[in-house]
Amino acid sequence: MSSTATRATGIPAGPPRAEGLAVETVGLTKRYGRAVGIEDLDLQVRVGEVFGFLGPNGAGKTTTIRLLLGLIHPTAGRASLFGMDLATTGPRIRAHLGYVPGDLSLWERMHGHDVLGHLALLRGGVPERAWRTLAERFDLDLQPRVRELSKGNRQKLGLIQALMHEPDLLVLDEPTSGLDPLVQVEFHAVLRELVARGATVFLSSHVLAEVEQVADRAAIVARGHLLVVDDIEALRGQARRRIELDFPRDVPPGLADVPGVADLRVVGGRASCSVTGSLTELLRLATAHGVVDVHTHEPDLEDAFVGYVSAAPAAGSPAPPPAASAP
Ligand SMILES: Nc1ncnc2c1ncn2[C@@H]1O[C@H](COP(=O)(O)OP(=O)(O)OP(=O)(O)O)[C@@H](O)[C@H]1O
Repeated sequence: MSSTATRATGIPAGPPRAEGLAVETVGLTKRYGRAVGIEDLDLQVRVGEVFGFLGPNGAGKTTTIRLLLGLIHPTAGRASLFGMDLATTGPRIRAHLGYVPGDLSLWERMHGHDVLGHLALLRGGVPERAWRTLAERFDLDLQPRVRELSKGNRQKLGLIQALMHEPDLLVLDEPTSGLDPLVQVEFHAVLRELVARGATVFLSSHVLAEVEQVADRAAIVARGHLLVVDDIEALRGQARRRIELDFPRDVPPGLADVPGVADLRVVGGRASCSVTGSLTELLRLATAHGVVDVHTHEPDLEDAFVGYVSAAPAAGSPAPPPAASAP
């Protein structure tokens, strides 16, 4: 590490927090025999952003995370964190990472406070108040043994162990499955504080609403291939949205011919359809025919996601054209 300063946690101050890339992968590939985990992944995550990594089951999300953490080795390509190649400097970077795995396993017979106390020691002496404060914020009773905890409370323990040392890069695999909505709100607040201090968050999920709420940009992956990387707003902009138009009498002809319009349905003076891209052309035509009311439904990432994933190549096919991934 370039700096020798230490934080309140006792962990040496981490990688540079200003400019630069927190994560970079070039041609990163992992095959399990003939099965493709992830293929030729080029990804850049900037320092200080919350980056969503979205994909359906089997897309390659966990494989990518395990590669980034150095838990498995790539078949081809490379990955670096904060400009340091994982193949050569992986262990040195680990102290600056926080990781919440999708399948968290903890010491079942230990009490919550013993688990966190033990992990705090392993992390170089994180002060007790750091993990106790997080437990209070997440409303977690640390007295019971792990085996007595509900799924949601285990998940909280997982989040606390990943957050307590103020990591520079927090890697989350489906982090809020099992958390109640109030705790999710608190968790998102903690994420925002972490990012305000300059940390980076890599949030893998198939829960699109969650990524939409907290991420600045997102990648969509499916069947081992990267499909797109873009701002959340831009991804939404490429989605189809529903629109309803009310006319005083009959619906005028020609609406179905407007570029981007699909699924046109007409009932009396009401037309409803979906539109991809700009609404301008459709609204111009509608206005010319005296439209009296217009209802648009904001697209969410779900629409963009479904569109991209259904267009993804089948497993084993060549990768799609390069995705827009420049930061
Ligand atoms: N250890 C393994 N051995 C063989 N194939 C594997 C192994 N791990 C993952 N795969 C395969 O690699 C592909 C990607 O799996 P991965 O777990 O990375 O996807 P994912 O996006 O995390 O999915 P999920 O959301 O279901 O966890 C899948 O086809 C999976 O079956």
